[in-house]
Amino acid sequence: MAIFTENIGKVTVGEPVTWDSDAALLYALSIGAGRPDAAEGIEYTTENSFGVRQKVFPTFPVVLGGSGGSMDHLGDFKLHQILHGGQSLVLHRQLAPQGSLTPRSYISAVYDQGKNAIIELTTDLVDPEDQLVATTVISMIIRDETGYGPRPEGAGGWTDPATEPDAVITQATSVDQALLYRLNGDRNPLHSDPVMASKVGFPRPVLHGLCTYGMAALALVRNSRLLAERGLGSINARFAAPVFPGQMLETRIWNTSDGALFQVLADGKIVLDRGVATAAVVAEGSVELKDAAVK
Ligand SMILES: C/C=C/C(=O)SCCNC(=O)CCNC(=O)[C@H](O)C(C)(C)COP(=O)(O)OP(=O)(O)OC[C@H]1O[C@@H](n2cnc3c(N)ncnc32)[C@H](O)[C@@H]1OP(=O)(O)O
Repeated sequence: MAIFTENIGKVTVGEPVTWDSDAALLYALSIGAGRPDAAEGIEYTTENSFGVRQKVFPTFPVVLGGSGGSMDHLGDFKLHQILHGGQSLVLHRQLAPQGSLTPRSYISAVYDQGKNAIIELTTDLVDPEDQLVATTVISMIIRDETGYGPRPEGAGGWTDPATEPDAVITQATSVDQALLYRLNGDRNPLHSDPVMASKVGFPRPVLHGLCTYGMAALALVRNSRLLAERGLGSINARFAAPVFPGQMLETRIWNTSDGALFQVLADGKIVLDRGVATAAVVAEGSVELKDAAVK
Protein backbone atom coordinates (compact mmCIF):
# COMPACT_ATOMS: atom_id res chain seq x y z
CA MET A 1 0.00 0.00 0.00
CA ALA A 2 1.16 3.51 -0.69
CA ILE A 3 0.41 7.18 -0.52
CA PHE A 4 0.26 8.68 -4.01
CA THR A 5 2.97 11.33 -3.59
CA GLU A 6 2.85 12.00 -7.33
CA ASN A 7 -0.43 13.80 -6.59
CA ILE A 8 1.17 16.37 -4.23
CA GLY A 9 0.03 19.83 -5.27
CA LYS A 10 -2.57 18.59 -7.77
CA VAL A 11 -5.86 20.37 -7.16
CA THR A 12 -9.10 18.39 -6.97
CA VAL A 13 -12.24 20.48 -7.27
CA GLY A 14 -15.13 18.91 -5.35
CA GLU A 15 -18.85 19.35 -5.84
CA PRO A 16 -20.27 22.51 -4.22
CA VAL A 17 -21.27 21.94 -0.59
CA THR A 18 -24.43 23.68 0.52
CA TRP A 19 -25.65 24.24 4.06
CA ASP A 20 -28.71 25.76 5.66
CA SER A 21 -29.68 27.26 8.97
CA ASP A 22 -30.49 23.80 10.45
CA ALA A 23 -27.03 22.45 9.57
CA ALA A 24 -25.36 25.42 11.26
CA LEU A 25 -27.57 24.99 14.36
CA LEU A 26 -26.83 21.25 14.53
CA TYR A 27 -23.08 21.90 14.35
CA ALA A 28 -23.29 24.41 17.21
CA LEU A 29 -25.29 21.98 19.36
CA SER A 30 -22.88 19.14 18.60
CA ILE A 31 -19.97 21.09 20.12
CA GLY A 32 -22.00 22.08 23.19
CA ALA A 33 -22.82 25.71 22.27
CA GLY A 34 -26.14 25.58 24.17
CA ARG A 35 -24.49 24.51 27.42
CA PRO A 36 -24.33 24.90 30.35
CA ASP A 37 -27.40 27.10 30.05
CA ALA A 38 -29.70 27.20 27.00
CA ALA A 39 -29.18 30.98 26.84
CA GLU A 40 -25.43 30.42 26.23
CA GLY A 41 -24.55 30.76 22.57
CA ILE A 42 -28.16 31.58 21.68
CA GLU A 43 -26.96 33.31 18.48
CA TYR A 44 -25.41 29.98 17.36
CA THR A 45 -28.21 27.69 18.53
CA THR A 46 -31.43 29.49 17.58
CA GLU A 47 -32.70 31.35 14.51
CA ASN A 48 -35.82 33.01 15.99
CA SER A 49 -34.84 34.58 19.30
CA PHE A 50 -36.03 38.11 19.92
CA GLY A 51 -33.46 40.69 18.81
CA VAL A 52 -30.87 38.02 17.99
CA ARG A 53 -29.48 37.33 14.51
CA GLN A 54 -28.38 33.73 13.90
CA LYS A 55 -24.62 33.35 13.57
CA VAL A 56 -22.59 30.44 12.29
CA PHE A 57 -20.06 29.18 14.81
CA PRO A 58 -16.64 30.04 13.30
CA THR A 59 -15.24 26.49 13.16
CA PHE A 60 -18.22 25.27 11.09
CA PRO A 61 -16.17 25.26 7.81
CA VAL A 62 -14.25 22.19 9.07
CA VAL A 63 -17.34 20.05 8.35
CA LEU A 64 -17.80 21.46 4.83
CA GLY A 65 -16.11 19.24 2.25
CA GLY A 66 -12.68 19.15 3.88
CA SER A 67 -11.35 16.39 1.63
CA GLY A 68 -12.82 17.78 -1.58
CA GLY A 69 -14.97 14.68 -2.00
CA SER A 70 -13.29 11.37 -2.87
CA MET A 71 -10.07 10.31 -1.12
CA ASP A 72 -9.04 7.92 -3.93
CA HIS A 73 -6.32 10.27 -5.14
CA LEU A 74 -4.56 10.19 -1.74
CA GLY A 75 -3.46 6.54 -1.73
CA ASP A 76 -4.62 2.94 -1.64
CA PHE A 77 -4.53 2.51 2.15
CA LYS A 78 -7.54 1.25 4.12
CA LEU A 79 -10.11 3.30 6.02
CA HIS A 80 -9.15 1.66 9.32
CA GLN A 81 -5.55 2.91 8.89
CA ILE A 82 -6.61 6.57 9.03
CA LEU A 83 -6.63 8.70 12.19
CA HIS A 84 -7.24 12.40 12.26
CA GLY A 85 -3.93 13.82 13.51
CA GLY A 86 -4.54 17.56 13.46
CA GLN A 87 -6.54 20.39 11.99
CA SER A 88 -5.95 23.95 10.97
CA LEU A 89 -8.54 26.50 9.91
CA VAL A 90 -8.10 30.04 8.64
CA LEU A 91 -11.23 32.16 8.21
CA HIS A 92 -11.06 34.73 5.45
CA ARG A 93 -14.76 35.68 5.61
CA GLN A 94 -17.71 35.03 7.88
CA LEU A 95 -20.25 32.40 6.83
CA ALA A 96 -23.94 33.21 6.50
CA PRO A 97 -26.50 30.80 8.05
CA GLN A 98 -27.01 29.30 4.60
CA GLY A 99 -24.83 29.16 1.51
CA SER A 100 -22.68 27.14 -0.84
CA LEU A 101 -18.92 26.71 -1.12
CA THR A 102 -16.77 24.76 -3.55
CA PRO A 103 -13.83 22.83 -2.06
CA ARG A 104 -10.51 22.95 -3.93
CA SER A 105 -8.18 20.45 -2.31
CA TYR A 106 -4.60 19.38 -2.76
CA ILE A 107 -2.05 17.31 -0.85
CA SER A 108 0.29 19.93 0.62
CA ALA A 109 2.76 17.58 2.38
CA VAL A 110 3.50 13.92 3.10
CA TYR A 111 6.00 12.92 5.81
CA ASP A 112 6.74 10.34 8.50
CA GLN A 113 5.46 10.42 12.10
CA GLY A 114 7.20 7.54 13.90
CA LYS A 115 5.87 4.32 12.39
CA ASN A 116 3.04 6.16 10.67
CA ALA A 117 2.89 8.65 7.80
CA ILE A 118 1.09 11.98 7.73
CA ILE A 119 -0.75 13.46 4.77
CA GLU A 120 -1.59 17.14 4.99
CA LEU A 121 -4.58 17.94 2.84
CA THR A 122 -5.23 21.63 2.23
CA THR A 123 -8.67 22.78 1.09
CA ASP A 124 -9.67 26.23 -0.05
CA LEU A 125 -13.43 26.80 0.30
CA VAL A 126 -14.55 29.27 -2.33
CA ASP A 127 -17.95 30.97 -2.64
CA PRO A 128 -20.03 31.28 -5.86
CA GLU A 129 -18.40 34.71 -6.49
CA ASP A 130 -14.99 32.99 -6.41
CA GLN A 131 -14.07 34.60 -3.08
CA LEU A 132 -11.94 32.56 -0.70
CA VAL A 133 -13.97 32.05 2.49
CA ALA A 134 -11.90 29.58 4.52
CA THR A 135 -8.81 27.40 4.26
CA THR A 136 -8.58 24.12 6.13
CA VAL A 137 -5.63 21.77 6.55
CA ILE A 138 -6.42 18.22 7.64
CA SER A 139 -3.49 16.26 9.01
CA MET A 140 -4.27 12.59 8.34
CA ILE A 141 -2.26 9.91 10.12
CA ILE A 142 -1.87 6.80 7.95
CA ARG A 143 -0.97 4.07 10.38
CA ASP A 144 1.77 1.55 9.55
CA GLU A 145 2.93 3.52 6.51
CA THR A 146 6.44 5.02 6.43
CA GLY A 147 9.24 6.03 4.10
CA TYR A 148 8.20 9.58 3.27
CA GLY A 149 10.95 11.56 5.03
CA PRO A 150 11.00 14.01 7.96
CA ARG A 151 8.36 16.55 8.90
CA PRO A 152 8.86 19.90 7.15
CA GLU A 153 10.24 22.76 9.31
CA GLY A 154 7.88 24.93 11.38
CA ALA A 155 5.92 24.18 14.55
CA GLY A 156 2.63 25.91 13.58
CA GLY A 157 3.21 28.85 15.93
CA TRP A 158 3.29 26.79 19.15
CA THR A 159 5.83 27.50 21.92
CA ASP A 160 5.63 25.79 25.32
CA PRO A 161 4.05 28.31 27.73
CA ALA A 162 6.29 29.17 30.69
CA THR A 163 3.44 30.23 33.00
CA GLU A 164 0.25 28.89 34.52
CA PRO A 165 -2.76 29.20 32.14
CA ASP A 166 -4.80 32.41 32.16
CA ALA A 167 -8.02 30.36 32.10
CA VAL A 168 -8.94 26.71 32.68
CA ILE A 169 -12.36 25.67 31.33
CA THR A 170 -14.09 22.35 31.97
CA GLN A 171 -16.66 20.97 29.53
CA ALA A 172 -18.45 17.63 29.76
CA THR A 173 -18.79 15.43 26.69
CA SER A 174 -21.93 13.30 26.74
CA VAL A 175 -21.97 9.55 26.17
CA ASP A 176 -23.84 10.17 22.91
CA GLN A 177 -21.62 13.08 21.81
CA ALA A 178 -20.17 11.24 18.79
CA LEU A 179 -23.63 10.02 17.72
CA LEU A 180 -24.73 13.64 17.58
CA TYR A 181 -21.53 14.98 16.04
CA ARG A 182 -21.56 12.41 13.19
CA LEU A 183 -24.77 14.01 11.89
CA ASN A 184 -22.55 16.87 10.65
CA GLY A 185 -21.45 14.46 7.92
CA ASP A 186 -18.53 12.34 9.17
CA ARG A 187 -20.16 8.90 9.44
CA ASN A 188 -16.88 7.00 9.87
CA PRO A 189 -17.97 3.98 11.98
CA LEU A 190 -14.88 4.41 14.16
CA HIS A 191 -17.05 6.92 16.04
CA SER A 192 -20.17 4.78 16.37
CA ASP A 193 -19.52 1.07 15.78
CA PRO A 194 -17.80 -0.97 18.54
CA VAL A 195 -16.68 -3.57 15.94
CA MET A 196 -14.87 -0.95 13.84
CA ALA A 197 -13.39 0.65 16.98
CA SER A 198 -11.93 -2.66 18.11
CA LYS A 199 -10.51 -3.28 14.62
CA VAL A 200 -8.58 -0.03 14.99
CA GLY A 201 -7.47 -1.06 18.51
CA PHE A 202 -9.80 1.08 20.64
CA PRO A 203 -11.91 -0.35 23.49
CA ARG A 204 -14.96 1.56 22.22
CA PRO A 205 -15.89 4.19 19.61
CA VAL A 206 -13.86 7.39 19.87
CA LEU A 207 -15.05 10.97 19.67
CA HIS A 208 -14.37 12.85 16.44
CA GLY A 209 -11.19 14.87 16.89
CA LEU A 210 -13.07 17.76 15.32
CA CYS A 211 -15.70 17.64 18.06
CA THR A 212 -13.02 18.17 20.72
CA TYR A 213 -11.56 20.88 18.46
CA GLY A 214 -14.93 22.67 18.21
CA MET A 215 -15.44 22.44 21.98
CA ALA A 216 -11.99 23.95 22.51
CA ALA A 217 -12.86 26.75 20.06
CA LEU A 218 -16.03 27.42 22.05
CA ALA A 219 -14.00 27.65 25.27
CA LEU A 220 -11.59 30.01 23.50
CA VAL A 221 -14.13 32.45 22.07
CA ARG A 222 -15.77 32.71 25.49
CA ASN A 223 -12.66 32.92 27.64
CA SER A 224 -9.56 34.08 25.83
CA ARG A 225 -9.10 37.85 26.05
CA LEU A 226 -8.69 38.76 22.37
CA LEU A 227 -10.90 36.04 20.91
CA ALA A 228 -13.78 37.00 23.19
CA GLU A 229 -13.40 40.58 21.96
CA ARG A 230 -12.75 40.13 18.23
CA GLY A 231 -13.82 36.60 17.29
CA LEU A 232 -11.79 33.76 15.83
CA GLY A 233 -9.46 34.33 12.88
CA SER A 234 -7.55 31.04 12.80
CA ILE A 235 -7.08 27.90 14.88
CA ASN A 236 -4.62 25.05 14.67
CA ALA A 237 -4.17 22.01 16.94
CA ARG A 238 -2.83 18.46 17.03
CA PHE A 239 -4.84 15.43 18.16
CA ALA A 240 -2.43 13.84 20.63
CA ALA A 241 -4.62 11.09 22.11
CA PRO A 242 -8.16 9.78 21.62
CA VAL A 243 -11.14 11.13 23.56
CA PHE A 244 -13.99 8.78 24.49
CA PRO A 245 -17.57 10.11 24.64
CA GLY A 246 -18.48 10.85 28.25
CA GLN A 247 -15.03 12.12 29.24
CA MET A 248 -14.63 15.52 30.86
CA LEU A 249 -12.48 18.00 28.92
CA GLU A 250 -10.26 20.63 30.50
CA THR A 251 -9.09 23.41 28.16
CA ARG A 252 -6.07 25.41 29.31
CA ILE A 253 -5.77 28.83 27.72
CA TRP A 254 -2.81 31.20 27.63
CA ASN A 255 -3.50 34.67 26.20
CA THR A 256 -1.00 35.93 23.63
CA SER A 257 -0.52 39.22 21.80
CA ASP A 258 -2.60 38.03 18.84
CA GLY A 259 -4.86 35.35 20.34
CA ALA A 260 -4.16 32.34 22.54
CA LEU A 261 -2.24 29.13 23.00
CA PHE A 262 -4.24 26.17 24.31
CA GLN A 263 -4.20 22.51 25.27
CA VAL A 264 -7.09 20.17 26.08
CA LEU A 265 -6.79 17.39 28.66
CA ALA A 266 -9.11 14.45 29.33
CA ASP A 267 -8.60 12.60 32.62
CA GLY A 268 -5.29 14.41 33.05
CA LYS A 269 -3.91 13.37 29.64
CA ILE A 270 -3.23 15.87 26.84
CA VAL A 271 -5.63 15.05 24.00
CA LEU A 272 -5.36 18.26 21.97
CA ASP A 273 -1.88 19.71 21.87
CA ARG A 274 0.06 22.62 20.38
CA GLY A 275 -3.13 24.65 20.06
CA VAL A 276 -2.67 28.08 18.50
CA ALA A 277 -5.59 30.45 17.88
CA THR A 278 -5.52 33.98 16.51
CA ALA A 279 -8.21 36.61 16.85
CA ALA A 280 -9.89 38.18 13.84
CA VAL A 281 -8.12 41.43 13.02
CA VAL A 282 -11.25 43.55 12.77
CA ALA A 283 -14.70 43.50 14.31
CA GLU A 284 -17.17 40.79 13.26
CA GLY A 285 -19.16 41.75 10.22
CA SER A 286 -16.09 42.79 8.27
CA VAL A 287 -14.70 40.45 5.65
CA GLU A 288 -11.05 40.98 6.62
CA LEU A 289 -9.90 38.34 9.06
CA LYS A 290 -6.53 37.70 10.60
CA ASP A 291 -3.67 35.74 9.09
CA ALA A 292 -4.55 34.45 5.66
CA ALA A 293 -1.47 32.22 5.60
CA VAL A 294 -1.79 28.65 6.85
CA LYS A 295 1.25 27.85 8.95
C1 LIG B 1 -10.68 9.06 10.31
C2 LIG B 1 -10.51 9.35 11.76
C3 LIG B 1 -11.06 10.41 12.33
C4 LIG B 1 -10.87 10.77 13.75
O1 LIG B 1 -11.41 11.74 14.17
S1 LIG B 1 -9.92 9.81 14.80
C5 LIG B 1 -10.09 10.63 16.36
C6 LIG B 1 -9.17 11.81 16.51
N1 LIG B 1 -7.78 11.42 16.43
C7 LIG B 1 -7.19 10.74 17.41
O2 LIG B 1 -7.79 10.34 18.40
C8 LIG B 1 -5.70 10.52 17.27
C9 LIG B 1 -5.05 10.82 18.56
N2 LIG B 1 -3.59 10.71 18.48
C10 LIG B 1 -2.96 9.56 18.75
O3 LIG B 1 -3.56 8.55 19.08
C11 LIG B 1 -1.46 9.61 18.72
O4 LIG B 1 -1.00 10.93 18.68
C12 LIG B 1 -0.86 8.93 17.47
C13 LIG B 1 -1.27 7.45 17.40
C14 LIG B 1 -1.34 9.65 16.23
C15 LIG B 1 0.69 9.03 17.56
O5 LIG B 1 1.05 8.43 18.75
P1 LIG B 1 2.52 7.78 18.88
O6 LIG B 1 2.86 6.99 17.67
O7 LIG B 1 2.54 7.10 20.22
O8 LIG B 1 3.42 9.06 18.85
P2 LIG B 1 4.27 9.72 20.03
O9 LIG B 1 5.23 8.70 20.58
O10 LIG B 1 3.32 10.38 20.98
O11 LIG B 1 5.10 10.83 19.24
C16 LIG B 1 6.06 10.44 18.23
C17 LIG B 1 6.30 11.64 17.32
O12 LIG B 1 5.10 11.93 16.61
C18 LIG B 1 4.70 13.26 16.88
N3 LIG B 1 3.23 13.26 16.95
C19 LIG B 1 2.46 12.68 17.88
N4 LIG B 1 1.17 12.86 17.62
C20 LIG B 1 1.13 13.57 16.47
C21 LIG B 1 0.09 14.11 15.70
N5 LIG B 1 -1.20 13.94 16.06
N6 LIG B 1 0.41 14.80 14.59
C22 LIG B 1 1.70 15.00 14.25
N7 LIG B 1 2.74 14.51 14.94
C23 LIG B 1 2.45 13.82 16.04
C24 LIG B 1 5.33 13.59 18.22
O13 LIG B 1 5.54 14.99 18.36
C25 LIG B 1 6.63 12.88 18.13
O14 LIG B 1 7.52 13.61 17.36
P3 LIG B 1 9.00 13.90 17.87
O15 LIG B 1 9.61 12.55 18.09
O16 LIG B 1 9.68 14.68 16.77
O17 LIG B 1 8.86 14.68 19.14
